[in-house]
Amino acid sequence: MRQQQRDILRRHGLASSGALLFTLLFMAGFQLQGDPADAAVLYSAIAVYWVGQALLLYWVGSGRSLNYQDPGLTAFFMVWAISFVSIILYLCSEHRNVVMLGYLAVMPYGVFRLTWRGFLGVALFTMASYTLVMLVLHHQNAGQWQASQEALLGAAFFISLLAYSFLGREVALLREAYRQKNRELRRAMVRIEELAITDELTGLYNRRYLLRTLEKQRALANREGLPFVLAFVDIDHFKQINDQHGHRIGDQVLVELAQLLRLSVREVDLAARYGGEEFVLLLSGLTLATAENALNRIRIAVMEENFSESSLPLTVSIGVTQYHAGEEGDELLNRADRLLYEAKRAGRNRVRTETLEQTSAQSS
Ligand SMILES: Nc1nc2c(ncn2[C@@H]2O[C@H](COP(=O)(O)OP(=O)(O)OP(=O)(O)O)[C@@H](O)[C@H]2O)c(=O)[nH]1
Repeated sequence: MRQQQRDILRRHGLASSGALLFTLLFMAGFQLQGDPADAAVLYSAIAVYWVGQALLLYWVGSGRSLNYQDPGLTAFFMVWAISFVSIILYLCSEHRNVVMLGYLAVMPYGVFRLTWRGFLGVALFTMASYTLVMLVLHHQNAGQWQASQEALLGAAFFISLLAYSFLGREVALLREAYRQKNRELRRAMVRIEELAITDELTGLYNRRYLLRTLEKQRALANREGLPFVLAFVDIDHFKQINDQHGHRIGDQVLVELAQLLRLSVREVDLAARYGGEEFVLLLSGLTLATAENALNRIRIAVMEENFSESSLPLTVSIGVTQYHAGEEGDELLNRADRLLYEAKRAGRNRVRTETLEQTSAQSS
């Protein structure tokens, strides 16, 4: 059972306890001064009320109402209880001062849950039910009624309902302000999370996110045998671009290359800025041969492109290697970095590939 559902049931449990106490009070009042001829009607009304209450509780408890705007069905519970109080008011009219407290006991229930309009609707329903019962009673006992006293009582009742309505409105406004603040807080949290994993200049994922993803990929590879390769992509002679054209153009080159890399990999892959002019691509589910072809295509795409407002030609060197089950992330990163260094040494603008087997063969 979800927490929200548990909270709703706890609230309804408390409200039902209050309703039970009032039911006992009404029964005691009826015993004291009610007309025994009405006993069957009273007990039928009590039975109908509690059957309805149990059905509403069942509906809420079953979770069927969780998609509704108000999953607690507050307005239904309130209208049902107010209808019950109105019938009791009719049957125990001698004790109407006490019975009317039943109406007022129902109202706080909606203050924290209903919208302002919903609350006003329930308040109007209460006033209408009360007025109807009083008109019927007056019609039946016209001679014995003191109109001025009844009018005073009615006015006090309406004023109390009005006060509740204003309270309901204030609480509804507070709740809306609170919700708004929550929404803003959630947006801010999402933004902070984005910033924590994004490279500020290029908008690519940063090294922190890369390392986190690398751990997930390793777990997948170790558990499910899903292969992946890791490539270091580094701009050739980037220092010259900075020196000859300035840092601003250097930045533009980085941003545009990042964009090209992002668009060159599939959704399941990851492009990240590792630092400076060095990028890392994590390619999931690929063999080394397929990855090498894909990375060569990226290398050629970079060669064929002009970068920044100065339309500068660019080349990249790439070191790429495959993950082997059980090895540490650092081992993989160091191997790819070493391959990148070899690609640079071999003349740049090339992809250098090596498998773990080749590494082992070399070192033995
Ligand atoms: N514009 C700009 N330059 C950066 C940034 N980060 C690092 N750099 C520059 O990148 C250059 C890297 O130079 P090197 O490490 O010598 O590498 P290189 O010139 O690309 O030479 P090779 O890698 O050997 O081909 C340095 O000049 C750094 O200042 C950045 O965010 N923006």
